[in-house]
Amino acid sequence: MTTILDGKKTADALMTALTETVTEMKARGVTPGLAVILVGEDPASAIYVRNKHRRADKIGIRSFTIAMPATVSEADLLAKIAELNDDPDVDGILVQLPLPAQISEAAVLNAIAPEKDVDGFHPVNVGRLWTNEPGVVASTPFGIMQLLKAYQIPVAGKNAVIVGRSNIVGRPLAALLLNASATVTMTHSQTADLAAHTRQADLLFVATGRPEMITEDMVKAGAVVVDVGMDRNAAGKLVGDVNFAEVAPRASAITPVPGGVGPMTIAALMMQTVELAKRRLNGSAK
Ligand SMILES: Nc1nc2c(c(=O)[nH]1)N[C@@H](CN(C=O)c1ccc(C(=O)N[C@@H](CCC(=O)O)C(=O)O)cc1)CN2
Repeated sequence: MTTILDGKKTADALMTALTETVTEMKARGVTPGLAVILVGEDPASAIYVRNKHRRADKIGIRSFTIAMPATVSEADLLAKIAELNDDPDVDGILVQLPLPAQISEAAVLNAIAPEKDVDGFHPVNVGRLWTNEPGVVASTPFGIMQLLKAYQIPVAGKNAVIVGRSNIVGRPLAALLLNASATVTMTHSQTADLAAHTRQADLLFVATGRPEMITEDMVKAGAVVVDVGMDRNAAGKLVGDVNFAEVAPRASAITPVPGGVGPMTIAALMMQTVELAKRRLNGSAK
């Protein structure tokens, strides 16, 4: 029987535990603070940001959005980040991606103070991750690791294959899996004979943005399949990068879309906001 890796249920359980932690922190005078910068009117980004605030409200994190027009200059955006870097009530800062074309994503992400970089995209935190030092990790890969842990899925010694090499998912996930002693293969759009690689996977992670591209013949029997995709198919239905109907019966465990990795991304963000705020309790914040 295939196990459905239920991200919504797992996220809810993690957030219940986190609520207790936040309550204790507040009693000691520290309310975790999360600042989200939303540039432009991308409808999907607006929904993700709203869901982040809903989750934060529910567990007692103080969160707020700074909405900026799509025409904002890079200089104005950087000035806002500098202000938040200096705000002692803000523990975590994130800039919702994607950004409009006139703004350099690298310049913006590098401007966030590494100790407030709750998305883990700053080069200092990326470096810490790849050298297996403590630091903040990108929310989606961190959430995936939490999901595997919740379902007690072993990682050490397993063949992990990642399809997709983005900075948000594929690359940080590779580092986390390596740090957890998996044997990691990264594949991408230029990989020759992709299926030859995916068929070797004990753990298969797919983050390509190509609807239902992973089919039954590309998956080893009994593999654990984690689908990071969120796409619309020709009929307008929300689907992942994995053809769920075909692949699920062949897998030992699989994430659904929606309700798999997505809710874990937001849970991971909350967990890391609280971790950053703990530094304030210990007196080590900037
Ligand atoms: N600064 C960042 N920008 C972006 C990130 C990120 O981690 N940091 N990730 C994505 C968007 N994202 C969070 O920001 C995100 C996307 C989707 C979900 C989610 O819960 N999806 C639901 C389905 C939602 C729907 O019905 O449309 C699910 O999978 O169940 C959460 C977070 C890009 N930008």
